[in-house]
Amino acid sequence: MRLDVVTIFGEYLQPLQLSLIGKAQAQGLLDVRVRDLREHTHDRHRTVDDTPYGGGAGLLMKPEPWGEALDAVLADPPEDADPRGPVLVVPSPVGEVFTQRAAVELAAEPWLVFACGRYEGIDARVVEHYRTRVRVREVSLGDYVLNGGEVAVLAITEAVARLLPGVIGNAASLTEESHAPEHDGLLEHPAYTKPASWRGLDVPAVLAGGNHAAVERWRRDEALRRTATRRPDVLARLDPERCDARDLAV
Ligand SMILES: N#Cc1c(-c2ccc3ccn(Cc4cccnc4)c3c2)n[nH]c1N
Repeated sequence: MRLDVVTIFGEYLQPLQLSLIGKAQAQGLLDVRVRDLREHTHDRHRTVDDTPYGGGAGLLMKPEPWGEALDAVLADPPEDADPRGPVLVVPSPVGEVFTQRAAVELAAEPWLVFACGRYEGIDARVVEHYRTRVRVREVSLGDYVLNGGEVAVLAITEAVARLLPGVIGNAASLTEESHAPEHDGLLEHPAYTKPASWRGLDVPAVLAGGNHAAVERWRRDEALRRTATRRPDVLARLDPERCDARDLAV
């Protein structure tokens, strides 16, 4: 997978050189290219922002540098690019909330381009223009306000890259995680390791009993219980077709 990131704060993306994502790049599973938006300015001050039409607090990012930068990215596609081009992912407080389902969808793409805004965001014409050329997804990490898109790119890149074959050593674990489609999107059950007793707290006996059917039942019950108390919105999306009578009794 090729990832292009356009930003004025390239150093924010340094963590992508670490750990599993860094290893995936070394293995050739991921090709991350960070482009400095300021390379696409032509004034002495390398200006990327200006005041908003109609007034209002703060500054907006000018469309011209974005147009030049994104055109340069699109002019250099990877060999395995989709005929429709990349998905342009634009982190934004007004975007669709990013979910595991979106991570799975993006992980199926050979090429993602991220546009990291700063200030009060990017001139709206940039997204409008590129919607006519590529698939655009404006995404939000959640209902709180960050100072820019770089943190979202780190989160989205990690969520997507870990789904790529070969990035996570034990791919089977991906299907047992919270929000995994194979897990009906439920939150994960509580997990325990040795010792069997710690500070007076014991591991649930069923988990050490060797009865795998009982363990699976306990785990499903705990996942349903956790989801019902912490994320009733997720439980509401549970497909009744995938529930048995015991599920509904929890
Ligand atoms: N993803 C995501 C986000 C962002 C986010 C993403 C990109 C930018 C570019 C600028 N700002 C600051 C800003 C401040 C106020 C109004 N509009 C924009 C961004 C915030 N905030 N919260 C999220 N979940």
